[in-house]
Amino acid sequence: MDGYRILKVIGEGSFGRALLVQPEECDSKCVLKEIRKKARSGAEQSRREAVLLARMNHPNIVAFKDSFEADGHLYIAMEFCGGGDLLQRIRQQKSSHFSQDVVLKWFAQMCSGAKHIHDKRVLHRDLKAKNIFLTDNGIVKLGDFGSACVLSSAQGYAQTYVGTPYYVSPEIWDNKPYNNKSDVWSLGCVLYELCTLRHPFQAQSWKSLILRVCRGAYDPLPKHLPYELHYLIKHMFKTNPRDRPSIQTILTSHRISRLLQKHLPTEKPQTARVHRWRREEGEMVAALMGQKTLLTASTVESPFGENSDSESHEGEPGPRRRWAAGPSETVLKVLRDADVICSDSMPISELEASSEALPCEAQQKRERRQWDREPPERLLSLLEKASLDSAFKTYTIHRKGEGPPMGPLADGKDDAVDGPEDDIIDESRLDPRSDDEDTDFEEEAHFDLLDGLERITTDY
Ligand SMILES: Nc1ncnc2c1ncn2[C@@H]1O[C@H](COP(=O)(O)OP(=O)(O)OP(=O)(O)O)[C@@H](O)[C@H]1O
Repeated sequence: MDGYRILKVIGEGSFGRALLVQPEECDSKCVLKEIRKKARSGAEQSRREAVLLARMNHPNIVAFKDSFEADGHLYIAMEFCGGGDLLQRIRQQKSSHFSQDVVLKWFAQMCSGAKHIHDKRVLHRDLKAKNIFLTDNGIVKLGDFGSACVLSSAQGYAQTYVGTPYYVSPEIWDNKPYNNKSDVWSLGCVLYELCTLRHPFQAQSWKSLILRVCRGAYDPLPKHLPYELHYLIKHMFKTNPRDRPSIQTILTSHRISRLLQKHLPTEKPQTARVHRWRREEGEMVAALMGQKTLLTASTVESPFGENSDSESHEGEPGPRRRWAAGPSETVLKVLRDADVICSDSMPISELEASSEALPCEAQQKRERRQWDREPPERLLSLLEKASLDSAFKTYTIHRKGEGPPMGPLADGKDDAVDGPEDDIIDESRLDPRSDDEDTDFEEEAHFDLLDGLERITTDY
């Protein structure tokens, strides 16, 4: 590893180490992620991360420095965030809450970074406190792009969804298309954690976790927090993604915007540019990332809203599928006999600590699991055995086959939640408003999770 002096090992990920290094040609230290080339999915994810990071250029995204191969390893050099990750930071608080100003400042910066990604039609797909970093100067940076994907306006379907169960939105559990609003849900989880030092959807079993997520059932924020934060959390946790605001809306026209804007550098409206990738560039990045197919970007009318520049959208698919608010009948039906345990709202420090008490090596070395379709009858018995600690890990969820949309919790029949909009009686859409037009892009594949759950139950 010429050109870098190793200072220390910062940590160990699923596929290799993260090293703090001093580059010979530069004053500032870097993080060097070292990935064993033999770990095939690890190498693939690192490649994706390098390709995407190299094309991001934003103060709230971890800066890419270099990537290379040496001694049977892949290396990605990136900016070092000396303040550690947000999860560590939250745990350090013990029970002392962050000030409102700190929460708003960090959240504004997260949104700013996320907006940059979404403007390029990239979904991060694994936003969580552990993947968000702080610099020594207290600047927030989004990191770990190993799960991200690029959406293009060309036809095509994704094969996977990647995410961490505690932060995964209801549409993923319910096998519905996902889009920019799925990242919004995950950011809502991080915001909630910053406000309360607790996970929003805490549970003592997988069944309970999934049910809570699908119902959007969380304990309200503490009363002392401003109305705007309560209002925002309520919207970010709308179970119907259409009703969630996009990051753009949160930053510009939501009730919270005024409080966030003062924490962001001012940009004059006429110079504020949307840094979108052109279609060709998006396709090129997707190809470099090794995405087998391009993901579909589709909305009812203009998929990219009014700011869609002059990009062409030939080959767009028809109107996208629609959601009903709340958990689908299928989820509720399959879980109706489940032993739903309300958690005692365990603080993050305890919940995560119990996860860490697992055999360390096994936890670190285990490769990301892949989830495939299986008959739904297995779900309940699998969930009986699964350890909830595993819900903090990142999973790859593979799509298999074509066929009708079938949720992981489906009983073999489509529960018709995606029927015509007029058939859906959904009063919550009016409360306070639907954000359908605010969906920039989405993905239409469907995923199943049972195989992953089975692996979990056999691993522990
Ligand atoms: N740019 C960075 N600055 C500071 N610390 C970092 C940076 N990137 C990663 N780390 C830290 O290095 C450690 C290893 O990170 P890495 O991303 O390799 O794996 P991980 O996130 O722990 O696990 P996984 O492989 O499941 O994503 C973590 O503790 C993480 O907080």
